[in-house]
Amino acid sequence: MVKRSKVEVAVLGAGTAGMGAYRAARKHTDKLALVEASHYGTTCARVGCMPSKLLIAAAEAAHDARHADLFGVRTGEVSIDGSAVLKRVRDERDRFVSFVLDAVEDFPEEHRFRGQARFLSPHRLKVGDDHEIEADRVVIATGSRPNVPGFLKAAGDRLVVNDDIFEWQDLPESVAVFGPGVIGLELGQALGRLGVRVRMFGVGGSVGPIQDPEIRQCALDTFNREFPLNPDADTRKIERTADGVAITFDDGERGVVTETFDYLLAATGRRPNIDGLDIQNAGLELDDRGTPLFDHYTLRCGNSHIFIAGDVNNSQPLLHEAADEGRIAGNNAGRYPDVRAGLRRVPLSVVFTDPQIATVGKTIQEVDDACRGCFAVGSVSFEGQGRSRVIGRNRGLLRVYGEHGTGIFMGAEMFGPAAEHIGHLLAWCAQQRMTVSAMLDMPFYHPVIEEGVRTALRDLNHRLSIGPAVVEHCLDCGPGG
Ligand SMILES: Cc1cc2nc3c(=O)[nH]c(=O)nc-3n(C[C@H](O)[C@H](O)[C@H](O)COP(=O)(O)OP(=O)(O)OC[C@H]3O[C@@H](n4cnc5c(N)ncnc54)[C@H](O)[C@@H]3O)c2cc1C
Ligand SMILES: NC(=O)c1ccc[n+]([C@@H]2O[C@H](COP(=O)([O-])OP(=O)(O)OC[C@H]3O[C@@H](n4cnc5c(N)ncnc54)[C@H](O)[C@@H]3O)[C@@H](O)[C@H]2O)c1
Repeated sequence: MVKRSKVEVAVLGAGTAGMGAYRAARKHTDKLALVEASHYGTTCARVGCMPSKLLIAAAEAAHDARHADLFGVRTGEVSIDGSAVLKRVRDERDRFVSFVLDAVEDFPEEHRFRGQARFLSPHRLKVGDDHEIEADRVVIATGSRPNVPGFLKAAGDRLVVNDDIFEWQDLPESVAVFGPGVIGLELGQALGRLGVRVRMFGVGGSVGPIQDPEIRQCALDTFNREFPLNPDADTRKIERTADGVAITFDDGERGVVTETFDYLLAATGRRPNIDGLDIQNAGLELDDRGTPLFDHYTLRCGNSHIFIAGDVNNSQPLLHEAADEGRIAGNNAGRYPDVRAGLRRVPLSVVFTDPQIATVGKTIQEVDDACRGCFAVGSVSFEGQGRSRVIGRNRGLLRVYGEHGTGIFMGAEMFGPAAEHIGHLLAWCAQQRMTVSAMLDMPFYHPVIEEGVRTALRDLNHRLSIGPAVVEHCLDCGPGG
């Protein structure tokens, strides 16, 4: 017998975006349904941001111990206890997940529905096999999942995705990483630093989210000093053998070679969870990938009563964006039809490799379009930068973009030390639409990595014909500024 419910707002998916949408909608109505098909706990806490950063923290500890020699500090041989590393990852991960589970438990039981949600019509949803919900408004917040190209499936039971790694009881001897995107770089480098033999295979030349060719080359050279990374690999064959996964590929000068790995990690992008929703019944206009067309500021799909937030809308699959979008979509679903534009922030992304990668504001191609070619680039290398050298992290490059005439700071890309922090400073300036000169009016302490940022901004202002040339080793910049 089918159970029926009627609500004002149904939120599909209890991840970061869905929980945010639920909370925002609840300020307007108590007739709510929050539908979850699988586990509570969110992708970020269970298999995403948090366990990956925990693994990276262990890798950094190993790396720092191995490189203490630089400072004359002898640690002896560093050994890695794989099962202890993974136990800490899981213990801490479970703690983060438990906070999410507590939050869900606090939601009234009558609001919580378990089961796969599907559209029967624009206002009717099926949840699992035995429940139907009629909803005045709907927020789709069903997230994304790993997208695994068919040819990788030849790795059979040795094919893994990010979710699987955190369940390992011990570290393997070797992993082939397909996809040098954000997940592949973060997890691949961490595994490498924990003693796993890693090789990365890409297609099309891309490296993480980097769009600036000079930053990309710098990152590629740096990573390749640590592990082999071919961003445009020519993979000939993948085969599950008795020993693991044999991968045959063209390795340039070495010719066509076969290397065997314990596992193949597919980090080849993520796909929105739209396909299980019977979205064709929702009466929405879809793009050529089957995602509903929606407004960036209201998250509303066309002129409908349906909103879409988080990874599922395939626009900016990052945690803070999912949280913002959930809040905006839930608020609008609650207040409908009085739909309002929400605050969208300047783009910011950070990749937790070492060196880290940060992208801020417009990409170099977007700056070129927006300024119709009238822009300049300032840069600094961290090789000789004072503070970076002091702490032995003097690798990488920062490139900052500004508009000719107005002198406005437009965006930046960085591969270098403390990029997670410098990315924030630059994003805050971009959101304030500051000029490069106004940024240079801010205080810079000494000796700090931000002095390198100042050098890049001075270089940019000079190239915009606003400021003087950067003085090499200038005293008032501080040594190595
Ligand atoms: C390994 C990894 C590392 C990451 N690291 C970072 C990071 O450091 N920083 C960062 O900003 N971002 C990071 N991200 C991205 C970030 O995790 C996501 O952007 C964010 O979690 C998306 O939240 P969401 O609410 O859209 O999706 P989710 O949290 O995935 O929630 C979607 C929910 O919908 C449910 N669902 C799916 N289909 C249905 C259905 N038909 N009916 C009902 N429920 C359904 C799912 O079970 C899930 O619970 C990382 C991601 C990964 C995979
Ligand atoms: N630090 C963070 O903020 C963080 C960390 C992890 C994930 N994320 C989010 O999760 C999203 C998904 O991450 P992702 O790394 O899966 O996707 P991605 O889009 O960043 O990278 C996918 C990579 O796989 C490559 N690729 C595609 N097909 C391939 C093939 N057949 N063989 C080899 N390589 C192939 C692509 O060229 C690309 O380099 C990211 O876009 C990001 O938004 C963020």
